[in-house]
Amino acid sequence: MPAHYNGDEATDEDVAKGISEVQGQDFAPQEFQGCPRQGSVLLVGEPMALFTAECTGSLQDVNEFSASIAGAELNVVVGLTRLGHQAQYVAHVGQDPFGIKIHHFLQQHGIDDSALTVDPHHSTGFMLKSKVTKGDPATAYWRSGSAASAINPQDVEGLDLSGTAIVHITGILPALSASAAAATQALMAHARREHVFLSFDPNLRPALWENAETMRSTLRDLSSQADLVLPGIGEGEELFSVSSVEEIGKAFIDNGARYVVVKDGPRGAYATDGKRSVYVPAFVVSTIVDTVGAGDGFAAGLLSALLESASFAGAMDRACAVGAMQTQVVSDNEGLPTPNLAK
Ligand SMILES: O=C(O)C(=O)C[C@H](O)[C@H](O)COP(=O)(O)O
Repeated sequence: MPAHYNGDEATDEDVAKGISEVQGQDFAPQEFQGCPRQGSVLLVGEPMALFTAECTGSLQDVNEFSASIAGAELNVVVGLTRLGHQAQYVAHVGQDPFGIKIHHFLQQHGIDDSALTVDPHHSTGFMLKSKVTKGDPATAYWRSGSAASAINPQDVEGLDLSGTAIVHITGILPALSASAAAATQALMAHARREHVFLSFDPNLRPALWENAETMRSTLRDLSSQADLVLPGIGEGEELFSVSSVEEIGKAFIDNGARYVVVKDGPRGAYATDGKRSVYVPAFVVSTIVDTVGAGDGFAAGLLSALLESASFAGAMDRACAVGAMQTQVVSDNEGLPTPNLAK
């Protein structure tokens, strides 16, 4: 049975429903046509230490874990950097070994660390991830009151966006704390004032929200302010109670977004601007090692290709490829490719 980039095993029915070729009317966002690589991508978020189980079983039963670095926005920064793009990363870490490890990670990956704030009063967050042979691993977070949860509007209001082509925000930042939620709104307002393209990945993390309705209403509001929204099919269902890619695309467009790219599980990805739409099939891989990080890889692949003036079909093709490659490793970001591999 084939496995797909997002880790689900595809049933024969999925394969029959899926397509093998690009379908629909391809289109491109006019912002990036004719002037490739005209700026960097700015991300703000929480970097964490990640402890991945060495063997299968419940997190409470596993005794051995291996340490690495994670964080949705950081994964996208790593992906963009590997693909030859410039990414600005704004984050807070604690004055502790995890914070030092994250700092070293940025340096080793050639990522600008000038906007990394070391907070002596709060600790760096961390997470555990289980090992599975099938499906999505379990995760558990220790990030309440973390250094990154102290991110606030002052961290973003004064940012110089003159060299920024895209601000990419995820739905995780506003879930961290009230000040981080205010920072998310402030960053969106700043990007809009400066006419910077705003990309938003809803990245639902129910465990971090007070309740499901606050999560849904906040993420619908943030999605309405973005130029481009990148929901997974399950996220679209959760936010708008509709289930097909077409209905999800329409719901986000009606809500205010200009472009929507829906990640359609084991089948592929779909883009629409409300008038045109195009569907690209996913890549099939023989074995999935770990699904976590595939969505962030998808975002890095998509944004890098759009910055190089790709159409949505071309950008989603690269995005699916990068997501597929990231499923081939245990780490959340070590599978992210360099340009030669991504072609
Ligand atoms: O920052 C968080 O909240 C995390 O959970 C860190 C995870 O490494 C990524 O966010 C993976 O997310 P996907 O690429 O959607 O699988």
